[in-house]
Amino acid sequence: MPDHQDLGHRDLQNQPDHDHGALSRGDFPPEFTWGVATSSYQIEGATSEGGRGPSIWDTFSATPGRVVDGDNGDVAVEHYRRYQQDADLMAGLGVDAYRFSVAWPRIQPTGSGPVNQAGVDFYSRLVDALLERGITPWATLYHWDLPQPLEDLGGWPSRDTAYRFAEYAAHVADALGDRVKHFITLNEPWCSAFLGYGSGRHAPGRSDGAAALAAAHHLMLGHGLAVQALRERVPDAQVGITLNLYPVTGAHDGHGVDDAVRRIDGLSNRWFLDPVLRGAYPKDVVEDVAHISDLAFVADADLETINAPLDFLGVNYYTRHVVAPGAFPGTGLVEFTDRGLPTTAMGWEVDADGLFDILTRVTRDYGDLPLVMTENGAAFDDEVGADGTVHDPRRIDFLAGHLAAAARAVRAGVPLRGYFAWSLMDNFEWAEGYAKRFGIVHVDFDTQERTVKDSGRWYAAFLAGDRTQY
Ligand SMILES: N=[N+]=NCCCCNC(=O)[C@@H]1[C@H]2[C@H](O)[C@@H](O)[C@H](O)[C@@H](CO)[C@@H]12
Repeated sequence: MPDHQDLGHRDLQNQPDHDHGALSRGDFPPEFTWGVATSSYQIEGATSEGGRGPSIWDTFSATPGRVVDGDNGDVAVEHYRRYQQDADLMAGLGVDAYRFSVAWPRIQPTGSGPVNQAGVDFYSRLVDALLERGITPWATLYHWDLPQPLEDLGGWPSRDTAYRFAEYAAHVADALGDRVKHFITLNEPWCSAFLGYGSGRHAPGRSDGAAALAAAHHLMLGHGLAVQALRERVPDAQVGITLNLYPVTGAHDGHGVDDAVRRIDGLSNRWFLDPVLRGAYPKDVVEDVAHISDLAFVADADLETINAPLDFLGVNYYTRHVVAPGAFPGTGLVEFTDRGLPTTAMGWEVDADGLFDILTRVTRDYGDLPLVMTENGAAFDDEVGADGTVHDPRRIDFLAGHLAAAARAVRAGVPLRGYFAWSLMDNFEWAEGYAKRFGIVHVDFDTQERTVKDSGRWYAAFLAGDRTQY
């Protein structure tokens, strides 16, 4: 297992393995926050309305071959105009909170300069619609839709983008901070940096390892600067960042597996956890990437800025990484393998114990910072039946199993404070387009009709206090 210095945190009691039984909301602390999550580009549509400027995802999805079926977010699920209806859906589910993201290109169409009042007005109306229904708004400032003009000026590999992000955060704080008291600066900087600038699988579609490392740094620098901007303007706000984290396990116990685990745990988890929560890059991973970049972009005070005190860490959990040394020992190449477990429509193995493992690991290694599950969910190929219902038993099993793992983590001493199901409704699933459905509410993408799936009814019953089997 990766060698972490033990920061002497609470001894997390060992818990029995995945036990099956009954689960209810009562297995969590009474003040626990229950919600659903979405993001702007995935649901809003209206990409040319209300003064919105183009984002890198508008450009990327318009590039042939980048997104399945040539799908894009131009229409999405029309949340920009259907937000009242969708707020009613959330109220019907009985959620306490709604995690959405603010589209930077709606607030500043070119990524800098004066705000676009129509964009501010939309999110103000959305926040009021939530508050009217007793739903607490949680706002993510950046969920991947960078204004295209900033990409044209260098994008996240450029330090200036971090400064533009802090200015944008200040505008959002000024506009919504009187009613929004929960902010997430970034969603999954790992994806923004390594999929956007490393593999090119996500917008802006660049494949340049050194640029990806610079992007990761400037995303985290922007996070730290945005925390300062939020604290200055909304002193009573709860501020965090969301990281997609993975437990990493060796495929076997043969030669070289431990180093494969260390490498992937380093690049997937510690490359972001350590700067944000400890104020330093992990030394072993700095060595691993030295052949790609000397990190010359890191300025003296950066890590102190990045290590801004937080009120919570958002954790997105979907699956575990299982790794083995690559075919060429000594090259550092790593193979990702699977164990033949059931998989979701994304091909991700269903592994609820991985949620327990990653939550307890973060608390054990990084201390008692409150954690919030800002995303957890599964894609399955759902269909509306002749009777108008959507039976999605595998998604119910997924959610129940992961909530049971979350309850185990709470019993083990993890300071878990909330859970947001991904996602409220089927939406634009990035490079997969509309082919992958994560919603607990089904959307007919032709008619925009919303149909609460069995999993949505199950979640509503769970939130109402019903006990459920898992
Ligand atoms: N190569 N490769 N990729 C493997 C890693 C991809 C990880 N993707 C996520 O975590 C995204 C997160 C996102 O916030 C949300 O906007 C997405 O809809 C969900 C579902 O996909 C998850």
